[in-house]
Amino acid sequence: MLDVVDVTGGARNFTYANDNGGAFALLAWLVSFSPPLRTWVYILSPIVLFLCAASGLVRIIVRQQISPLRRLRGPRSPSFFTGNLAAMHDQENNNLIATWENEHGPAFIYHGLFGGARLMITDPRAVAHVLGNAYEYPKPDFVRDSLASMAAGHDGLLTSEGEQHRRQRKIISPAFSAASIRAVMPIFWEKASELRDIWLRIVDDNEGADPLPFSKRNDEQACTRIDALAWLGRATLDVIGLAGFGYAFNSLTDESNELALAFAAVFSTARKFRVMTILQAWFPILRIFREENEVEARTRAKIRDIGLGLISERKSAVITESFLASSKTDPLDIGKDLLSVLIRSNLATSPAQQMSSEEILCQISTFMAAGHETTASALVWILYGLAIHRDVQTRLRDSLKVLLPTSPNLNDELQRHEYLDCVLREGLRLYAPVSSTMRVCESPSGWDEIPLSGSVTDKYGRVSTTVRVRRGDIVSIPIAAVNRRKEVWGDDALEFKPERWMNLPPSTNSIPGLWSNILTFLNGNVVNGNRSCIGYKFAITEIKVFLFVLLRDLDFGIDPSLVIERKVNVVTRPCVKSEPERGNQMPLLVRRVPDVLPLSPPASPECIRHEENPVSLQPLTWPDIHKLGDVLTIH
Ligand code: HEM
Repeated sequence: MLDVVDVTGGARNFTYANDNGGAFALLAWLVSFSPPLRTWVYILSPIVLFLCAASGLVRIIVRQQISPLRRLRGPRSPSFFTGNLAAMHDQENNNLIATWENEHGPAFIYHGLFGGARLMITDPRAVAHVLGNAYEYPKPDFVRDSLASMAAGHDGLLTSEGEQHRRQRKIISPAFSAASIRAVMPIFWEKASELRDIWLRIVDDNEGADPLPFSKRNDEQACTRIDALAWLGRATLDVIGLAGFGYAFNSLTDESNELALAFAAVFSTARKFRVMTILQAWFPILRIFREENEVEARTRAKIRDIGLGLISERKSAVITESFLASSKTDPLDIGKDLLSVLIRSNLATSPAQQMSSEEILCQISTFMAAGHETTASALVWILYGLAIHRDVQTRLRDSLKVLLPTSPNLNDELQRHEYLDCVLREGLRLYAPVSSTMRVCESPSGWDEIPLSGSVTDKYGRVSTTVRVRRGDIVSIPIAAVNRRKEVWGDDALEFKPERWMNLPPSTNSIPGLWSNILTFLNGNVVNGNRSCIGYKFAITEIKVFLFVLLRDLDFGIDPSLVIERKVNVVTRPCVKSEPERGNQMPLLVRRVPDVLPLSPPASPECIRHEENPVSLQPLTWPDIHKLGDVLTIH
């Protein structure tokens, strides 16, 4: 999905397998098992490397000279070798893209390896054009390789392209319909409540956490430092395991859960700027020298094992059920949950409906990874926004407290809750979990003219309303920077202000986002390729339930002396600047919500939104939770 390697020059590792990588995989295997061959490889590799580097260099320089992109303006390249990649390494924390956009306009170039120019677009129409023609602008192969190595495999929805992607998307979509999400709602409630209870216990016992004196928080009640990131990662993994595949990771209760730890490790390594990784992106042959990342390999193997088990178990269930239901017109028409949808496609006979076993295994790992890390990141950043804007947190909690947990319409009320919706949109706007993505022009005609909503002035002073790209040109889409454009959101675009969603200016309609006019879930076009997030409704519903459950009983703050930085490794995760040794973390200060007024029922939906008096509610109980699942509707 993402600028895993190249936008920032960060270092993701690669697997041996890649699009043209069967040979590399074989060579790597031989090298590891055959000492004589290894000697030859060591002797010949400098020569091969030299030839590759020379031909690659010539290729890049020639491309650069004939690329129409060279006319565009952009930041000065400080290094012929690595261009602007080193400067972009910390872009999430220094607003670099916005600075460049201010200087050069909404379509400009930056430089990569050996001066190669890449296009960066923040212009809404240009972004819509590239994303709306997804099959003419696929992900570059090094991005797909990188994603595949992290868990997704090469044949999953995230990494497939063209007709394979179109077929997979069509088959999988029913698993993300409103009805399907409604069916898994009880799992959201169950896991949110489990997490809340764990945090309440930690707060009460101060167990395993650093209790902070009230002086730190300047308030009367001591609170407990909890790494919200780690816990939310576990909770969302449990959710996708159960909701997608009926698989219980139980990672909230089992702290040593192997897969939870492996996922956390895969995504925890922040991108590092490594020249070798950049070279590997351009010269696939160099990937045979990559040291296999042990954690990634273990994660892949573990998910594969789980996937194989799930497939065989569900296949026999589906076959039995089909047999019993053989009177139906379509005997495989059973179950709309993700795993059933996948298994059905594996058993289908029509090529348009069919997915191979390898594809299904890749989908399982894709959804396990894509379905939990992103949501955990979104939740953790929203909680952070609420921790530093305590007025917003109080307002949200007060407005949520008037929702009755026993109400048969609680799910509807929650999804419709105006202020919760504003907080969610603002959180996802300001803290987009996936901060950028990358595409490459593969237009069949060999070039394309990308339209702009405004115009750009090139190096020679010529004004144009389009940007011409050639086949092979790389286009970067900085999702987070697009979401924070001052042209759209005003001077306070970088601030967390949920209220802005209450009176939206009409100009926001011009943002080409799939959801809520922001680019957080990307957008797409069913005809020419839809690469938008297939799980966005799932994520939104899950986040709302978690916020509701957590905020009713827990109060979140943060030590103001800590500087929280963003670290990107596919998703954007927080890290404490002064505690790099602790890796990614979000140390929130948590305490029980102090007792407030007794419960009183809301008079009407309007009252729910404008209730002034906060009321206290009892924690949700299991019977309530189960009832909720039956009455949910998605908006
Ligand atoms: C707040 C949470 C989430 C965010 C911000 C998010 C964001 C994104 C983005 C930006 C993409 C496009 C990546 C690219 O093409 O470069 C994407 C794709 C995808 N997402 Fe999400 N996602 C979230 C939650 C989920 C969930 C819960 C699931 C599944 C249960 C999911 C499954 C996927 C899949 C399978 C794709 C690939 C779609 C395709 O290419 O057709 N995502 N997501």
